[in-house]
Amino acid sequence: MSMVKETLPNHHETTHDLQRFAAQLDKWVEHDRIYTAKGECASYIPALQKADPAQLGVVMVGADGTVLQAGDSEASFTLQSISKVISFMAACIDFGTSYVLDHVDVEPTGDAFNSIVRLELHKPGKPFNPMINAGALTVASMLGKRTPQEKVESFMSLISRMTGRRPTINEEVFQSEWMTAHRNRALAYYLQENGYLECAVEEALEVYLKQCSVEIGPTDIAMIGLVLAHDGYHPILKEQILPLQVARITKALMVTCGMYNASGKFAAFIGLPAKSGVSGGIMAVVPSHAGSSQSPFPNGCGIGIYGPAIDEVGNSVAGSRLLKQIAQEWDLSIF
Ligand SMILES: NC(=O)CC[C@H](N)C(=O)O
Repeated sequence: MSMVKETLPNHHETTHDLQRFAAQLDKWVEHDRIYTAKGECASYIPALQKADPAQLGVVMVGADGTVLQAGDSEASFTLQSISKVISFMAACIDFGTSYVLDHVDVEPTGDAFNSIVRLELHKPGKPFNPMINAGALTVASMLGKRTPQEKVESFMSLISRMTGRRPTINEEVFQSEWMTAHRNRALAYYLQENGYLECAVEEALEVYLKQCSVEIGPTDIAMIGLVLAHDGYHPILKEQILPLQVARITKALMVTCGMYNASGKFAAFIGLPAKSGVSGGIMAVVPSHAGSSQSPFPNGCGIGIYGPAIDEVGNSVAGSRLLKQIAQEWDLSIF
C-alpha cells in the first residue's frame, strides 16, 4: 500500500495530486514485483541469503520534505556498495578532492565490481574509480584519521548528518563478509604492493567491510540522494553538507560507474545518477534542475529502492525495473 507523508506545502496545490502520484507508484511496485522472481539474493556473502527475495519497496523524498513511498519501504538492509559513494564523499571532505583523486581515478571500467584484472594491466596500478572494490578499498584506507575506528567514524558521521539518524553496523553481515572476503583481501594486498593503500591490509578491509555492513533503509538512501540532488545542500536541514565540487564528481561517478558494468545501459535507458549494492539497494538522484513538471518533485528528489533479488551483474532486478518505470513515466532522465 502506498503512502503519502506531506510535511510541508509544496507546488502541488492539493493533497489530491500527491494521492494520484502515490497510487501510480503503488501500481508500478506491485506490477514490478513479478521481476523479483528473475533474480536471487547474493550468496557469496552467506548472511545476505537470509533476505526475502520477493521484497520490493521505494521511497522518494522531495526538497520540502514530502515523502512518497510504496511497497516494502520500511525494510532494512546493509549498504554494501552504496557505501562507496559515502566513503568517497567522506574522504573528499577529510582530505580534499585532489588528494583523493591522486589515489583513485574517475574512469569507468566495464568490468565486474570485484575485478582485479586492470590493476595489473594498467601501470602503475591506480584503481580506476571509487565505485569498484579496488577503488573503495583505497578510499577506505584513506578515510578519517589513523585507526580503523576513526575511519569508520568519519563514514558514520557523514551518514548521520545526511539522514538525521545514526545507523548501526550489522555484525552478522560484517562477520559473514570478513570470513569470506578472499577476493577483497587479494585486491587489498595488490593495492598495497603498488602503494595505493594508506594503512595495513587488514585495517583497510575492516573499514571497508564495516561500511558495507551498515544497516540502512530506503528512506535513508533517498535522503542521501536528496542531498546530492541539491549539490550537497540539505534542503530539509538547510545546511551545506558537501562541497559543490564533491557532489558533482560523485554524481558523475554514479552515472558512469554506479551500476557496475550495467552503468551504460542505466544511463541510456534510465538516465539518473544511481548506485546499487549487492544486498539489493539502489540510491538514485533526480537533480534539482532536472526535475520534470510531470513528476511529483519538479525540484528534484532522492530515491531509495530495495529489492534483494539481484541479477548476474549485482543490481536489483525488480528495483532496476521500477527505477526505469519511474524515470520514464515521470520523464526524469537528466539527458
Ligand atoms: N557490489 C557490492 O555491493 C559488493 C559489496 C561487498 N561487500 C563486496 O565487497 O563484495
